[in-house]
Amino acid sequence: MLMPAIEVNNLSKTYRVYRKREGLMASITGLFHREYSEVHAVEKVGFQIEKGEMVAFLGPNGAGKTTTLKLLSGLIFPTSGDAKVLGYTPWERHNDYRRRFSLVMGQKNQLWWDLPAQESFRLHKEIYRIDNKTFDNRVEELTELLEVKKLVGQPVRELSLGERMRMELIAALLHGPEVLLLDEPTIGLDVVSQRRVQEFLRYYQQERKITVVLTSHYMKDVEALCSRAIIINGGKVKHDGPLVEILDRFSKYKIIDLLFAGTEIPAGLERYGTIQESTPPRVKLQVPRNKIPEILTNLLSQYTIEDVGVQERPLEEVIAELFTSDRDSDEPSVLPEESPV
Ligand SMILES: Nc1ncnc2c1ncn2[C@@H]1O[C@H](COP(=O)(O)OP(=O)(O)OP(=O)(O)O)[C@@H](O)[C@H]1O
Repeated sequence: MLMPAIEVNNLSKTYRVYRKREGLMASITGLFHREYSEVHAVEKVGFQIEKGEMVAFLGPNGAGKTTTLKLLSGLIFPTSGDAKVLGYTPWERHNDYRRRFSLVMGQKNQLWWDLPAQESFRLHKEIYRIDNKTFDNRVEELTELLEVKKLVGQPVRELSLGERMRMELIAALLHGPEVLLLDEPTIGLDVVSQRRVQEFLRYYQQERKITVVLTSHYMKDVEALCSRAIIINGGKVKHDGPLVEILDRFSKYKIIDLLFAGTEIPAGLERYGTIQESTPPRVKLQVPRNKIPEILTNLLSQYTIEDVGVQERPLEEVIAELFTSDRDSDEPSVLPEESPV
């Protein structure tokens, strides 16, 4: 039987944080009687990721994404539960495991700031004991694909954020990891660099069939790269499935795109839904998805319509709405408003 690349069962991480009390007396008392509170960063999380899958790990700020990736990298120990990546328990920090995965954190640098990237690459070569030929081939291929060949000799601090991120990716891939954990790899990048990183990741993943877990607040990354998403909120998995299912399950609305005959938009369309965009004679109406047949029948019988289309709302909006939901509730807090038809 095939083993999943990543298998997580009932994984929890609780941080104990010191609660500082207000006022001088309280501070003095606090020196002797420290009060702690617990943060359940990850709570009984479970999922499986097959080899060669590229999965988005989504959630609002503080949901537990980075903590999960740190656990899977063996950087921290869990409070309870179990995880296996390529058959290894990450926090046992097996040397063989270290050579088979990589973690890239968009907010942290691995490269030496004052040295050219190629020096950091050489350091990785030694750490991971990559042979000369493999190393040269990989540097050549990756710098070519990411279009940074001319920049490898320049001190990293002189590079733009986008160039630096591309160098970070190269460093992370030099040892040919089978599992790649990406924490916000496009954070802060301009649109062009974001797209370049996305295109590279898509190409590289398809070529090598590596397993990728990606966290990103940028839905364009997710749509471009992943077909499955695990949504985590308040340390718990709230949804796990195809991206399209998220739209289905969590979006209570769809968009009707209408092109009216003539040059005008008829008055009173608000009674069917919310006008999202109006460029006469075209209008986009956001309507409750369960009322679409009814609304369409009404519109078509009342007006002369040249063209009509029904679209899903942008994933970005649906996820944002979902993230505003209460930490412990299973449903998004935004419920569809009743709109008279
Ligand atoms: N070292 C730590 N000590 C105490 N609490 C922590 C620590 N690391 C994380 N936390 C807390 O655990 C929770 C989950 O944090 P985590 O960084 O995993 O979230 P995240 O989903 O990655 O968020 P973001 O999208 O903002 O990066 C948060 O409430 C955070 O404050």
